[in-house]
Amino acid sequence: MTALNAAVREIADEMASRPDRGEVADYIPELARADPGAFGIAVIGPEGIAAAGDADAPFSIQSVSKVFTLTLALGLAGDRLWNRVGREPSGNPFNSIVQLERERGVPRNPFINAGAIAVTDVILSGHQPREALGEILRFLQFIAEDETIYIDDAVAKSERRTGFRNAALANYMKSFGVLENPVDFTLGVYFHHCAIAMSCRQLAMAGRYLAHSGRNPTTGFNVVSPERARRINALMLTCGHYDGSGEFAYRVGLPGKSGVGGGILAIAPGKASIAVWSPGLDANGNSHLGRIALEMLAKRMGWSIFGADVP
Ligand SMILES: NC(=O)CC[C@H](N)C(=O)O
Repeated sequence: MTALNAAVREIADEMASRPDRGEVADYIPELARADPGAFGIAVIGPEGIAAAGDADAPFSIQSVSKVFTLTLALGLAGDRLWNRVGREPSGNPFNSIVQLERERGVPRNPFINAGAIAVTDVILSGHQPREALGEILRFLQFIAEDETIYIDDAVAKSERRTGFRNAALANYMKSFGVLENPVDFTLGVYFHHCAIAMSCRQLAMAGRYLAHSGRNPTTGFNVVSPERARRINALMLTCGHYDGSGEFAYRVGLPGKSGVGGGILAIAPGKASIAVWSPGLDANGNSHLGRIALEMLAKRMGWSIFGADVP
């Protein structure tokens, strides 16, 4: 067994037995059905894939989808995207509205809800909502090399019924001219891409281009340029965990993006694409055990981008 396999197995065993599991999100009612006892991990490293626990169980990727919509929007709009959304950490909860007023409807970064809604609006322009959503889903299926990835309609409907804050954020941005499309259309696509269901194994597969300078390491196909991959990683490090981003960088030391479904995609540049999932969240809405598992893994493998422990 490789060192990576051993680490992944031990981490999964420890996570399965820990009593502290965080709180499952319930503001989207359908997410409250998740089992707080679940834990999965999949790591695609230099020697192949190491997976353990519930690594093959699909979960709602929620805000992890924002990494992929950002990638698509940058492909469509290039640097013009940065006229519609900033690149600074927010220091506020993911669905905060106060900052938007101060900054005249231009969201701080593409990973808070307002920023991701603006990014979705860029992808939607020139398309019907159904086509735009198809583009996003097919992109994920392509980079993960898995056509079984799907949108969980029950989750999308549940969020549409209860997404009053996101509707407020979108309407507010619309009033400043930051959104081009009808608010309902943009929100519809946003709710549906948040409702994409993937397993840890599929998510780690999808993240490979970020670990390998924009390239799929098996096919050699370029998904984005090395510069773009670097920049997406920079945004994940500084903004990927909302107002828990500093703590995540401090403890884990890897670019990462979390979602309220309890998933985290983390990237060890040049080394590995990692997905963890445990539905219980901490106070910032990030997976409680997911973060702890990544901290253990990065330490054991010496993967922090800030350097390894000296043995
Ligand atoms: N942090 C998250 O994963 C939030 C995503 C969720 N769909 C929302 O808009 O509230």
